[in-house]
Amino acid sequence: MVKTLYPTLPVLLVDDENAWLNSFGLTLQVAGINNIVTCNDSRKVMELLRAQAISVLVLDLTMPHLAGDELLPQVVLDFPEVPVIIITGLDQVETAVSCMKLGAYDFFTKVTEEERLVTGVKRAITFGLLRRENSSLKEHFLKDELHNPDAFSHIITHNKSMRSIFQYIEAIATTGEPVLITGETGSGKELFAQAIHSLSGRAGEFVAVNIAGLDGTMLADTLFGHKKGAFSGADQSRKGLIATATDGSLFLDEIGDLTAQSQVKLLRLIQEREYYALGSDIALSTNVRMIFATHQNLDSLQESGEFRKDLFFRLRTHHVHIPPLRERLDDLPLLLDYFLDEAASRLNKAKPAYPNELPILLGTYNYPGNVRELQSMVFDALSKHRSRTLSMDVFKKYIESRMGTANDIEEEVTGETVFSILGTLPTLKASGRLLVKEALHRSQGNQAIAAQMLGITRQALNWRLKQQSEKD
Ligand SMILES: Nc1ncnc2c1ncn2[C@@H]1O[C@H](COP(=O)(O)OP(=O)(O)OP(=O)(O)O)[C@@H](O)[C@H]1O
Repeated sequence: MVKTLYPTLPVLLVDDENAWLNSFGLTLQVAGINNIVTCNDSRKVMELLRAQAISVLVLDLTMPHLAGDELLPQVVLDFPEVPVIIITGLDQVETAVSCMKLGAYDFFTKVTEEERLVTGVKRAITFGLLRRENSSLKEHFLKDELHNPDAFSHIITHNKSMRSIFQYIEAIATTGEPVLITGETGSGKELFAQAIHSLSGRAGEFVAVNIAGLDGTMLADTLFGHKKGAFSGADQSRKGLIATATDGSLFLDEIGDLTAQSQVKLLRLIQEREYYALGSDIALSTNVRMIFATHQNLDSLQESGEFRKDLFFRLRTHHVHIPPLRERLDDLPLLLDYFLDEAASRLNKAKPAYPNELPILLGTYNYPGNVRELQSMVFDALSKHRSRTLSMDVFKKYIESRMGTANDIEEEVTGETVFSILGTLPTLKASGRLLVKEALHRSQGNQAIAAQMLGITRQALNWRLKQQSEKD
């Protein structure tokens, strides 16, 4: 299997001392940075940069023929997206400062502790990624096109915000950085995670884990695996899902449910790319791409202290929020058609025609279960369907029953009603007019559906509308 390289674009180390190139290259490899190119002749750097895209350039100041501070202005001019780290001698700090003014990203002295130097390189990799993403996003938005539309073929949509998310995902998919996907239940988070994996070009598997209900030990065992004898019943060593997802992507769903202890372990995994199997004190390293999802509001969880701030900010670097179905009702006709096809083939039935009003009726519902709920509504309707045209009755009954439940729950749980926010109550007449207006708005002017929402006959609605227009 092809070994996944990190970062996707190599780090270029330039120094005339081969010993330093080798030893620092090794240190970076141990820290999980295994995509490295070295060069011991500074005169060849521009040629190298032209031949190959680079994530970070680490440049020694003191070199024969062409010193680092002479080379820097050329690099900054021709390759502004590449962050440059300058390595100096102790007595060259002033030159290093002037390099910063010329556009270097950072500088370190050669005697700096290696750990700090590695952290500096990691920071520069992230910075370079963001810079590239930024320009790639700009290009995408200006052109409004996708390079790999096939990766999104399972996500049925023509909604504008969803297309923007596709573009964002295309820009970040190959970076290997963690991605956080938020959105209500059933909105399609797992489908997006799969799209990220398929765009990343990773050779390994896509492994999905729902961590809701797993306590700290079960989660650690699932992800990290265990050593033989780690706990009673552990007769054999077992590798965890992180190992299964090597060179691929690990999708962790419901991360809002993580215990405090598991949050610490996860942060370490993201930052250090390291973990320990249960019962073992040998650190294992991983190159897995992590994708996280939650339907919960992580913002409020971190404000209330239930979710670690550092983990929250680390995860938010690449954040995708999937809008709920009720905010993209323009997708309903497309989704209805798609799920009818899907249900027809699963039920081995012919795909029926449906009344033109059906998408309008469906648009009057608020879909707390999002696309998954629509999918099962359509499946249910088709399994009960007998004639040539799909009947609207099953959908009407479903929506009526759910809307009723939603109102009851609202009162039971909060003790509040929709009128609670009003200081003064409107008159019955005024509220009647408003209700009719809202129902017609929601039903896109379809009186039969509006009447049904209001619980009156179509004739009664017609009569009210006539009365109103005579008074206006
Ligand atoms: N845009 C879409 N096009 C086609 N199918 C979709 C779309 N969005 C969701 N689905 C379908 O709806 C169902 C739920 O999707 P998915 O599991 O990705 O949602 P989720 O947000 O991960 O849900 P949960 O939070 O409950 O885990 C799946 O069967 C999926 O195929």
